[in-house]
Amino acid sequence: MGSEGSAGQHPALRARGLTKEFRGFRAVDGVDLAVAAGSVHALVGPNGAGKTTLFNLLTGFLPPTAGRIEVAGADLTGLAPEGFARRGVARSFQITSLFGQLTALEHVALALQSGSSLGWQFWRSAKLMRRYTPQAMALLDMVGLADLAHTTADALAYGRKRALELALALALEPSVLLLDEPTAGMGLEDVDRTIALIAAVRTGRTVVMVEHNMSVVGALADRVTVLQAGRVLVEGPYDEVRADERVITAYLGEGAVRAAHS
Ligand SMILES: Nc1ncnc2c1ncn2[C@@H]1O[C@H](COP(=O)(O)OP(=O)(O)OP(=O)(O)O)[C@@H](O)[C@H]1O
Repeated sequence: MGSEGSAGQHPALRARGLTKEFRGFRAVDGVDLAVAAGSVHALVGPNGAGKTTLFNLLTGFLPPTAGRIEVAGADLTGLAPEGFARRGVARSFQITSLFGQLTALEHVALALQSGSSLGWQFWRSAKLMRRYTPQAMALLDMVGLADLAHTTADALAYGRKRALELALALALEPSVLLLDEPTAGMGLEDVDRTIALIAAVRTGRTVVMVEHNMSVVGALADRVTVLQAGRVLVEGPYDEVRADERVITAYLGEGAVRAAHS
């Protein structure tokens, strides 16, 4: 991280003309995005708009066909996910990346010792656990999993697994945290809990989230970028975006206009 002064001059995360083609099809088409440091920025849009592809570009999981990605002013274009993680950009991982037989505590300890959720050293030792247990417990406490520290990932309910994913991302101490549909598939209670959790962990960091649930976006996002057919349709504060005719029309196709009006 740069000093407060130098980082403050730049958006925490910036895309310039970001483009991804799959065999000539532009899933992301010249996207410009500036995420202010300390903000929560939501990426929304109808199915197939390019949200997941953009998310993968912004975390180094896909190389762009064209364009640039900057983190606090540094050009990271072309780096692998590890390079993004080293510059303080982390994403929450999906449940598929959890190891069923490891406890929640072991997961977080491993993430802490690896410095990255990628390329985990696949071993457990008493020494490792002793060294990282206090920090891991603090993270589990933060995401509401302290009581389930010794429960294996397999035995955690869906919402608790998603909380564990978030703890793994937080173990990397990211300055920019990217969340891929953090409330997808959750019941109301877990959605409320996740909103509170994100509101807590945003302190001192920048959050970018892909989210379909407009009430979650409304509760958390300072700014919203609406994508359609790989391009930015509208960008602005939530209240402006939700009332924008172009956005309502973009959602009409999939019958989600009620979400825009509710
Ligand atoms: N690996 C790929 N190869 C070819 N086409 C792809 C690939 N990944 C995505 N696409 C296409 O790019 C477009 C954007 O997909 P993407 O998954 O980014 O959209 P999305 O906004 O995340 O959609 P959803 O809300 O349904 O998850 C879609 O038309 C999709 O079929």
